[in-house]
Amino acid sequence: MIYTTEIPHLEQGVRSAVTLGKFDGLHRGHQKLIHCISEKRREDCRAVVFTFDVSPRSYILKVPPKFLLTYEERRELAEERGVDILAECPFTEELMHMEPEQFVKEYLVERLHAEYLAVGPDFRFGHKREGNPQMLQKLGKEYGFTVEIVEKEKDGSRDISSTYIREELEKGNMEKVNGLLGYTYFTRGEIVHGRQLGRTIGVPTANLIPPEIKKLPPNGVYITKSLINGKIYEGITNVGYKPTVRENFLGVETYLFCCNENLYGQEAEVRFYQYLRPEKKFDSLEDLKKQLNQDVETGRAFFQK
Ligand SMILES: Cc1cc2nc3c(=O)[nH]c(=O)nc-3n(C[C@H](O)[C@H](O)[C@H](O)COP(=O)(O)O)c2cc1C
Ligand SMILES: Nc1ncnc2c1ncn2[C@@H]1O[C@H](COP(=O)(O)OP(=O)(O)OP(=O)(O)O)[C@@H](O)[C@H]1O
Repeated sequence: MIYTTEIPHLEQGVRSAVTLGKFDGLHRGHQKLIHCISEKRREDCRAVVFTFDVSPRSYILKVPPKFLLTYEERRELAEERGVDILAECPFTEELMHMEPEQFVKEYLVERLHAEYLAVGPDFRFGHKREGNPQMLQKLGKEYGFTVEIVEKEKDGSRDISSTYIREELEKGNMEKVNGLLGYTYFTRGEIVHGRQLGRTIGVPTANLIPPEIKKLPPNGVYITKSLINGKIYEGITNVGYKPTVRENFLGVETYLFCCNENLYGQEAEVRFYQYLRPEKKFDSLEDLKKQLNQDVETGRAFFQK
């Protein structure tokens, strides 16, 4: 897959099937659109996801951005789903103020040689969000591309959207989040040294510091699986600041049920299955240990089901 932060310019004779939007999370609705464009792939037709990097704008607004997928994760998932080109274009003033027709002509027609577009019915683009799917269909007749308006993938009566998933993630409702995404929510990072107190209470842990940009579920304890070095380990994970020992950074710390290997320096992917309880400040490490033993039992029972 080609990944670019510029508007791609395809060579003469090569066409494209394009989908457009923010695509945070690559949820089931996004996957439906990606399926539509990947079905159009040919020797001379590329499947293109055209998305925007909104971080410059977020920085202007001084809101530190948090996403369901980091840019690297999104690239990987897009590639797995058959995308040929992922264009992450900075959401600049120019792009924000571009008239819809100019966007279609200059970007989709002259640079991407689009022959097919797949968009949801609520897709909006261009200056004041005036561009919509019907306008795309009209312009398609003029410029020689077809537009498929793809029906929304739903959860009951509600459309699946990144906003909906963020709301559920903020509640720690991992079963719902995973159902809407079509994969298990995860975060990744390198396993680093903690204070190594865990082993003194019989609970050695793998600590990782999640990427700044990654949106995490609420601080608390979760049933998880960790992918490390190609192997899957069941376990329980604490997300937070460990108030009992007062850590000063947000960590993702996992007790792996069946693992006594040295994992420092390895990359781990922690997948969240179920929320168990909020993070608590205990009066002593002994009290924490009692609670952890209960959490381990609940976690093991979950996987035995
Ligand atoms: C599953 C799990 C649940 C935890 N729950 C809490 C908690 O509720 N409160 C807390 O202060 N620390 C909690 N911790 C963090 C412990 O305080 C931490 O593992 C221990 O102090 C060892 O830290 P270290 O790896 O930095 O040595 C939890 C850790 C794990 C793995
Ligand atoms: N549930 C869905 N089913 C089908 N297409 C969808 C669905 N959700 C979004 N799309 C389409 O996917 C493209 C990218 O969507 P985008 O990421 O901008 O929307 P979103 O997931 O609704 O995000 P947000 O909640 O931030 O508005 C758009 O064309 C949009 O219409």
